[in-house]
Amino acid sequence: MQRMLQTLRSEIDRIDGQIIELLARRFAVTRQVGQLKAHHALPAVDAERESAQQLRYEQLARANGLDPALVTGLFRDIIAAVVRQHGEAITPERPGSSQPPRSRKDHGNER
Ligand SMILES: C=C(O[C@@H]1C=C(C(=O)O)C=C[C@H]1O)C(=O)O
Repeated sequence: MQRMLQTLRSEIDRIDGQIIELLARRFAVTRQVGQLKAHHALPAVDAERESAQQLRYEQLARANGLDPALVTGLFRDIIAAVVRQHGEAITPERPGSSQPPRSRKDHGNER
């Protein structure tokens, strides 16, 4: 039983690694969208696009036997982080500060 558990957990770790790699790839692409939007003075949020994505996530969740609420909740958090990053790209300097905004990486180091 211990061996089986170890095998299954190794598989979980491998899948988690893939999910994180894919997430990093998604953020790399959305960063480019953010730069494009900043360059053309477009708003960070596109509510119409997000509504279409929401429907797609629900359909894909059902097609894959997953709870649509779980999947849409995960993407809500991811998209909220993207939009925050876009906001930072559009407003590169914090008011009253000569320092550039800290990257999200720095925030992660706080305790
Ligand atoms: C990436 C974009 O910007 C925002 C982030 C989105 C996302 O992470 O999928 C979707 C819509 C926008 O609110 C975009 O407009 O495509």
